[in-house]
Amino acid sequence: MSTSNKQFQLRTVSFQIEKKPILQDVSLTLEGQKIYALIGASGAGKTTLLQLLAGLKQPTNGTLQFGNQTPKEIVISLVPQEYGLLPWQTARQAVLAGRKISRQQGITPTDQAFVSQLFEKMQLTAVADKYPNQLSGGQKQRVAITRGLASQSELLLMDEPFSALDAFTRETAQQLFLDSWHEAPRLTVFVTHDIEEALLLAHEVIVLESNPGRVKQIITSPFQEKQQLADERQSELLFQTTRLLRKEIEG
Ligand SMILES: Nc1ncnc2c1ncn2[C@@H]1O[C@H](COP(=O)(O)OP(=O)(O)OP(=O)(O)O)[C@@H](O)[C@H]1O
Repeated sequence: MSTSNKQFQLRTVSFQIEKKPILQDVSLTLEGQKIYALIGASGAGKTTLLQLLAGLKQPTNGTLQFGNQTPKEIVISLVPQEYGLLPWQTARQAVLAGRKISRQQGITPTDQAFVSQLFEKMQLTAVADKYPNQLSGGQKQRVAITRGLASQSELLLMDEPFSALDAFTRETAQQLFLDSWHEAPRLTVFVTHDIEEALLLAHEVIVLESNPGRVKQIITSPFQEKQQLADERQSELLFQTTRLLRKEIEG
């Protein structure tokens, strides 16, 4: 896949619903090979901003450009909050469809093997041929994450991707996400309510304030290498930075 250095430029982006400002004057430069976390109070506009990046919503004012293209012109992988699984696709079909959408050619045996490996790592092999109504919430979320990881788009967007997972599964899925990301770095933006998750997974944490949603601050995570999370989870540095960021969000 292409490892793009294109920037995503947002210039004074505002979004209103029935004249109510939801986002106001959001200007951001997102680097092509970084992971960004969007964090902020409930209702601050995180999902709305993700949908603008995905081209699912149009700004009331301002512009969004990825390289010289608009969001609607690029292939994007979106892991939505409600998982976005189609009732007539099995887990495996959904993930293979996600992989195929970003490719010129069809699915090859190598793709099949790659996807089977991902299912194994995500502990989904036993449910690979099941339909969404046969899966638990956590399993659906893991299928949605797996589809995002298997896709080869230039841009990966995820809305609270790990929120429905129990602690152990979440840690496995987070590490798998980082491992996949390192194999093929691409611009990734995810929404989270979890400050530790934001610091551990993202290079930059974008803090949104509410009413209307604006960028309050962008904080560079002290964890830039992001290889093995297990040690960093226990670190004093994580404890301290989490405290600081919490004050920033609440203050
Ligand atoms: N269809 C809609 N009609 C009216 N208001 C809406 C609509 N969709 C979103 N909003 C409002 O826009 C604001 C931002 O919503 P959004 O879902 O983007 O916030 P969020 O930060 O993702 O919240 P959460 O953390 O609770 O998921 C909220 O005040 C919400 O009530």
